[in-house]
Formats: sequence, C-alpha cells, structure tokens
Amino acid sequence: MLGQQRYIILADASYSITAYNLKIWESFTTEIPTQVKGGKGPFICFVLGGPGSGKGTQCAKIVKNYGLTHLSAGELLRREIASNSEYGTTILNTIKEGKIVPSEVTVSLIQKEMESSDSKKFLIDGFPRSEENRAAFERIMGAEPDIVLFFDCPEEEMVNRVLNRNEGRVDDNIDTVRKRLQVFKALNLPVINYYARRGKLYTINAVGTVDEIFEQVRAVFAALKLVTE
Ligand SMILES: Nc1ncnc2c1ncn2[C@@H]1O[C@H](COP(=O)(O)OP(=O)(O)OP(=O)(O)O)[C@@H](O)[C@H]1O
Ligand SMILES: Nc1ccn([C@@H]2O[C@H](COP(=O)(O)O)[C@@H](O)[C@H]2O)c(=O)n1
Ligand SMILES: [Mg+2]
Repeated sequence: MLGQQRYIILADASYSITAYNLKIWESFTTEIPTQVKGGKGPFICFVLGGPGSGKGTQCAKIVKNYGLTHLSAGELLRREIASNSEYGTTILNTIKEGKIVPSEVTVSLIQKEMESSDSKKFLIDGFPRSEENRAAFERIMGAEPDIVLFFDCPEEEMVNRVLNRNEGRVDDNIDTVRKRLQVFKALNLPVINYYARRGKLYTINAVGTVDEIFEQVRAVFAALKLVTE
C-alpha cells in the first residue's frame, strides 16, 4: 500500500519553504554558509528525495538559472555501465535491485568529475543515499555540503512519475520502484534527518507544476545570494 503521507523530518531543524513566508524564513538564514561568502572549497549542494520526486528535473532548472555544475550520481553510475568498466555488471545488478552501489565506487566517480572541473559550484544529485555514502564523501573529499535540498513527495506520486518516465531506465518498473522506496526510507531518510539536525536542510514541497516547485528552489538560492556569482 502506497502512502499519501509525507515523510517525518525533524521539522524544527529544517527550513520548509512552504511552511513559512519568505520574510520569516529569511530571518533563519542570516548566517550565509562560509563557502558562499568566499571560503576555500567549492559550494556544494546535495539534492535528495525519493525516486521520481523530481530531483533531475529541478536540477536542470537550477543549472540554467544559477550556473551550478550538475553531477547526478545515478547518471555517473549509468555512464559507468555503458562504458563497460570493470564495475559495470555489478553496478547494473545493484541498480536493477534498487540497492546502493558501494560508496567508494560512487564517490570516486564524483571525485573524478569535481577534480577535472574548474567549477566553484556543484549540485550533487541523488547523493548521499546512505550514511555510508555520506561518511565516504567526507572522508575521501574532505568536504561537507553547504546546503541540502530535499524534494518531499508522496509515494503514490513518485511511483506514477517513475512509471510514466519513458526513458528506458532498467529500474523504472513497479518491482524496482517498490524496492527503491524501501531503500529510500531505510537508508536515505536518516541522512536527510542528519542534515536537518545540522541546520543544512531545505525541504521543498515536490507536488505541483515544475515551475511552482522551482519557485521554492529559487527562494532558497535567492536568500543564499548564490545568483550566478
Ligand atoms: N512537478 C512535476 N509534476 C509532474 N511530473 C514531473 C514533475 N517533476 C518531474 N516530473 C516527471 O517525473 C519523472 C521523474 O522526474 P525526475 O527524473 O526529475 O525525478 P528524479 O527525482 O530525478 O528521479 P530518480 O531518483 O529516479 O532519478 C520525469 O518523467 C519528469 O518529467
Ligand atoms: N548515491 C547513489 C545514487 C544512485 N545509486 C544507484 O543508482 C540508481 C539510480 O539513481 P538515480 O539517482 O538516478 O535515481 C539508484 O536506485 C541506485 O541503485 C546508488 O547506488 N548510489
Ligand atoms: Mg534523477
């Protein structure tokens, strides 16, 4: 049975764009993250949400509007499969099962992309999917995200979107999507709650038109003054 209910996130530690009007919300964000203010490392935004919650769709709009470099962990893994790399078959089987690929593999793909880019602003989509992913990124990259966007969407809506995606993905079928939802709840929600406790989480209501949802995202970036700097 798929729920209409939203996931329970530590609401008092997460900025919810729909729950407050922008004026009230801005009062929470006087502390601009150091990397936005000109610290040493690049600005890093993790983008999280269940399967089909609209992460990739919104990332495309963020790239267009704010010029961040988009790295989708899932896309990097699919590219690895297509290139017949030594890990290709293992990655393919893991994705078909809706499970999580070992963190060292995924982090090393992200690391390669970040290190070969001269971008100062990264949008890392679909990562970290587990505490193990999160810890591996911090250990290998020696960095943490400045902010984390969480696209909060009811399960029924996510399933409908995935089953209507039509991009030929091996995991866009009802069996895999059910497994991915279980993995999302068991492994990804704890990470989302971790960032809520750290005051880095911005929860976006992922129901509505693509443009309506992007208006909430725009409010986050506008308040962070990360407008194509
Ligand atoms: N607001 C929306 N309303 C209706 N459909 C949407 C909306 N946003 C995205 N979609 C559609 O839903 C499908 C899933 O979106 P998208 O690929 O962006 O999700 P995702 O979170 O990246 O999923 P995954 O984790 O599986 O990669 C796509 O076909 C997309 O066009
Ligand atoms: N950090 C990650 C991200 C993804 N995967 C695997 O890829 C599948 C598709 O990911 P999308 O972000 O494109 O939805 C996902 O279900 C995982 O099997 C991963 O292992 N680790
Ligand atoms: Mg995606």
